[in-house]
Amino acid sequence: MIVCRLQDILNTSRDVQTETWASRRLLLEEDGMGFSMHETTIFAGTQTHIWYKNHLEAVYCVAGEGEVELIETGEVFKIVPGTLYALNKHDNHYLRATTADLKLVCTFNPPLVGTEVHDEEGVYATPEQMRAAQV
Ligand SMILES: CC(=O)NCC[C@H](N)C(=O)O
Repeated sequence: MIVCRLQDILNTSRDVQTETWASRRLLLEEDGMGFSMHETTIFAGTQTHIWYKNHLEAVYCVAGEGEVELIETGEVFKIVPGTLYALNKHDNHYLRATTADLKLVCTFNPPLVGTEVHDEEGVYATPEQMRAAQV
């Protein structure tokens, strides 16, 4: 069995920080679960462009307030505690935290390999690309 406590991965390679979010990667590909699971904070007052062309992601909000805007349709969905959204169509979107930091639990299929961050299009590299870069 795997037991991972948030405090054990803070300030390690599983604690990935950008200007608009911090992602604590509780489960990664190497853990063998077939998905990765992260505790993610989106900083209040920020907007992040995201387009996971190579992954499916489900996101469950546990605290804060924000919104997702689908770029193709302009639809906007409010995100509050108790909301789940699943990017089942690799949806190109903006994620905004409005009045308070958004606290999210995120799962990815295929699992993230390690230190993925968004490229200029909002995309994470494929697991194969990540593994090749680590060699
Ligand atoms: C909800 C979302 O996609 N936020 C960006 C960070 C990402 N979820 C991650 O934890 O790697």
